[in-house]
Amino acid sequence: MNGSARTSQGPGAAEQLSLDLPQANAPVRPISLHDAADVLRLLDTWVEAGWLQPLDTAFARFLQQIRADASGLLLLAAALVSHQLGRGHVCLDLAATLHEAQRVLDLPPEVSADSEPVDLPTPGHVLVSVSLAEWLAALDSPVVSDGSHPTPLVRGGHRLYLYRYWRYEQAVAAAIAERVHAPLTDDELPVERVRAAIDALFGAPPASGGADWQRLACALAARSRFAVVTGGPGTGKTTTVVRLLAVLQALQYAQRPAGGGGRPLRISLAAPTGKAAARLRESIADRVNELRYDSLPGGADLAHTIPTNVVTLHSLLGGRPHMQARRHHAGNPLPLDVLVIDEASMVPLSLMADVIAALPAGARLILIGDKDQLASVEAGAVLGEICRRAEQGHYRPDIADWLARATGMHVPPALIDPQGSALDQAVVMLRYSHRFGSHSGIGRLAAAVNEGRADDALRQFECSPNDLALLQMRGDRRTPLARLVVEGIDAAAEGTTAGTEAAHGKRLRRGYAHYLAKVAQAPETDDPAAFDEWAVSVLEAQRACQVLCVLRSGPWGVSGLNDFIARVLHREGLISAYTGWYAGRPVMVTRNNRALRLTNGDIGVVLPYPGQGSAERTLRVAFPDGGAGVRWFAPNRLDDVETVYALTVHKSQGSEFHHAVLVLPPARTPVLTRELVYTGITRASAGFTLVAPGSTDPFVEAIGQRVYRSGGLGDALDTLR
Ligand SMILES: Nc1ncnc2c1ncn2[C@@H]1O[C@H](COP(=O)(O)OP(=O)(O)OP(=O)(O)O)[C@@H](O)[C@H]1O
Repeated sequence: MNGSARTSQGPGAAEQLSLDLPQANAPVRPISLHDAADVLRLLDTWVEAGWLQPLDTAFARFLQQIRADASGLLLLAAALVSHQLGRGHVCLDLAATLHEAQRVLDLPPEVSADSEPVDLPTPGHVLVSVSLAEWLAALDSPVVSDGSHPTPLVRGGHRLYLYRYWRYEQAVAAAIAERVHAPLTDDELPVERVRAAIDALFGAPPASGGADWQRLACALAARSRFAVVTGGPGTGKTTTVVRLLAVLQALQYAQRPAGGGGRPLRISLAAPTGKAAARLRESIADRVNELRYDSLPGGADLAHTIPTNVVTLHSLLGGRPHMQARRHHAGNPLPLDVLVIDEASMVPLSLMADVIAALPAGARLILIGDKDQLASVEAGAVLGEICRRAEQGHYRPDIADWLARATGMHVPPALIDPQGSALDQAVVMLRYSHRFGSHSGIGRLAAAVNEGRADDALRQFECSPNDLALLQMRGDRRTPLARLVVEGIDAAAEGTTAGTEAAHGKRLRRGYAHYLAKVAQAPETDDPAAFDEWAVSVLEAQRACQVLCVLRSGPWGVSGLNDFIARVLHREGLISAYTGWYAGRPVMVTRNNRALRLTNGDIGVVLPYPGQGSAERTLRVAFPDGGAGVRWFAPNRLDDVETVYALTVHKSQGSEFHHAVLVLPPARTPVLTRELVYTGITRASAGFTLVAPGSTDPFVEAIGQRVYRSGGLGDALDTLR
């Protein structure tokens, strides 16, 4: 039985649609999509096949219980809304589903080559003769509203939402709209003061040359209560935001009442994950110290008004997510004038809605992030949707004039658009990577991938052997991969002297033998300080190389690769065991642990530690303490950790490694997209190696495959004029 749809003539195709739905030990009988019982039966077969979660059908059943007259098409839509939500989609796009069900729903889910295909009617089959008008008509029910009153489902045009998610989207769009429609006035933000502050921080504008986007970003963001600074790795997002905060504090200082008084702006810096917060914390202090404060109002005092601490959004808001138990919410707003959120691409819609609810009406919100990176695993690609038009600028002529006065720089004419929306005037894209420069292979590879130029991307591996490598393997032979993970790429340079190593600079692309060699050099004394110092050096060396992969399971997923790498390292005599707890095992925390102050994503290494009162050493896990030191934990105190020789690209977001090794699966899979490859490449700071088992076809196909995310935030924001 292949579940193909048959339609008969006459109006109302779905009404007449019949399907051969297989039932165990029962004669096949046709089903109607208008029949609730038939659809529930179909949904059950999808759950049995593992295509849907029980929760998805439970939601459809719940609707049928409260509305016995609910159409089968409504129940189908409800189950699919729930299914989509579980996959990071804020809503079900009905029109897109009818147009390309497989791509939108990933049903049946793409299976690995060795699993049995399941022979069931797919959503694509069952919806083949349903029109959008017919599906929308079936949603004409008291359980679906336009959101003006609470109902289980809300329809906005051709999108269907759970009420809660529709509210989140509306709230985020409304808060952005309010802010971008009320930019600071000339009185609040005298342009000559902005110019003076910008000149003091950036120096005089260059007489010629292209636009300095950091300078423009600083001014544009200063005039808006909502601002976004997006850009690829090393484009100076952090540098720009620190200067922006200095401008804001200088302007605040200049406005203080004569004779003193007034207070500096209350600023908080936050990031969506502990890892991202720690990374920003590491870089921000340097940027704050580098600033030239002398000619700013307030002078050196300003340095103390720019925070260097960075917290996670969850700890900023306090309490637990989704529990209605946040400490800060609309009734108890955050005591802030400015909130900066770094790595904003990782903030899901629900968290952004919580942040916005807790932000005082007059407070500024500044988002920093790379719009082209993978969006959050949870529903909502907030930054991506806000930045849909960032590339083309769309700055209005009056804003371009203001920017010329505020910065001494001109916006390139191609980016000026008299029809630009209010939101366009609040978004800036930084376009030049100071980390990679125009000669860096990593930078050029990332750009080629981002722009969908697969051939050019492949060519980069030949053009830039200093920082890029492509490891193609034939058949099942994994020997080259084994060598790579042990030795890295510049194996020959391993034996060089420190001087030569420095000459190689950051180009040295290590494997795991590098940090395991340090693991083997435990202090001979039992002095805890010596152990701390040693652990710090091990942890730093451990960050020199990281294998990234696409999938969680299977031989080319996290589990298979972790097992493979551990066995290789064991065979090489670099670790004493390949399962359980052993010295050198790198582990990642998979759940926040408040008691131990460990955050999901923290990476530590198992090391021997002096035993108490005995000469024996015991195993402990060393984690960075967020500063220059380490914290040690007994393994039995760590419940939620996993080995991290290999890490999914998703989990690596917000982290950076000296040498990133991206291992692709041998065949295409829907999660392997352009955004994922780009995110993997941009985790590398000095060297990037692509491992392609079999052929580079999956890499090429991935570059042509954009992530599909349904949500209405971008459309809602586009209507802001
Ligand atoms: N205008 C500039 N001129 C020269 N160097 C710069 C400039 N802006 C930034 N840099 C340098 O480039 C590097 C990256 O800057 P920064 O950390 O601000 O970028 P980012 O976009 O925040 O990076 P990330 O991708 O890590 O988030 C830093 O070493 C910084 O000092």
